[in-house]
Amino acid sequence: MTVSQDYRPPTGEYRSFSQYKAIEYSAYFGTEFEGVDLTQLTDQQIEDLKVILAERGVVFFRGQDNLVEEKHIELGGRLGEHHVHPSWKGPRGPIFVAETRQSWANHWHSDVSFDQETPVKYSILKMEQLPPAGGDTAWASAELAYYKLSPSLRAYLSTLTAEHDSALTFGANSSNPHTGNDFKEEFGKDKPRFPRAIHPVIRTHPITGRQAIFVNRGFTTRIVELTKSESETLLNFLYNLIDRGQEFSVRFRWSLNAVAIWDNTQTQHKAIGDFLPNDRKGFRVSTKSEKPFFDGERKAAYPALYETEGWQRVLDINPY
Ligand SMILES: O=C(O)CCC(=O)C(=O)O
Ligand SMILES: [Fe+2]
Repeated sequence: MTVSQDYRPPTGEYRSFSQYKAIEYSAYFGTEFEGVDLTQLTDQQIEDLKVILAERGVVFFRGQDNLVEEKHIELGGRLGEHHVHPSWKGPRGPIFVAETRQSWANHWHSDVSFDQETPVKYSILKMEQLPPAGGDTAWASAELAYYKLSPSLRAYLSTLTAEHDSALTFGANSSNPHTGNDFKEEFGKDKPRFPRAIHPVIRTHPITGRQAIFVNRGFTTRIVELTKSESETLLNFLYNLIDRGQEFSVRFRWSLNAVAIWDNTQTQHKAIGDFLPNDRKGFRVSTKSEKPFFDGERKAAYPALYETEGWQRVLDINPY
């Protein structure tokens, strides 16, 4: 897989989204657009959205009352080929119910990273039931996290691969919130075991050519080339890097029918489980990505925001 050669970063200028008011959630990551109706995007806006997602990681749109189930599915289909969650065999096609009374989304993760060929690329999550308080979702840039590391460690990490196993999150005690069935049974029905995959530890973004950490606490079990103890130590080091990265993470306070769209190539996210015992319910449509790959040769045509002097100064005051 080669990366796209015609990439031009929006660097704050949001192409066909420039007509909308943009609220930056942090300097380097996460943007909310006001006044967009996601059912009315032009083909140009769909293409630009992919580039904006490559650059900003996650984008938010409030008040998407028009994005009813069928439009939600249609929007997914415009961004890519639908990815159907392997545990999901229900009647709602590619809609995945992301209801988080359970603990399955409470660890940082990249969606369905345990899929060997086509993990999730874009996820479109719409929140349709809110708790009276709490229930935010957090996103972090696994790309900015990567660029906090020393060049030596980056180079070493790029030689490694890791195993991702759905059993880690969907194992013994997790039940599918929609069907109430045990995930283990659902995965087990026609599969010999929970799905798992081996992917490069550092993943290249096909649009920007930039690198990101592609191991996550939710699904990654081990680094293949290392001993158990080395693997645990290095994985924990990387998980803690993501955990402590307030300078490259954002937190979204949901409102009814708000929508978040994110690019799972270079971001991770987690539900913040502070709203129990109340309910919260969201629906997610996702698309398939390319098979994760590492390409160390590609240099981005234009510097990203984090390659600027500003990001260097952010690094100086946020060492890891
Ligand atoms: O419920 C949330 O806040 C996040 C759920 C989630 O991880 C997902 O929809 O992919
Ligand atoms: Fe998720």
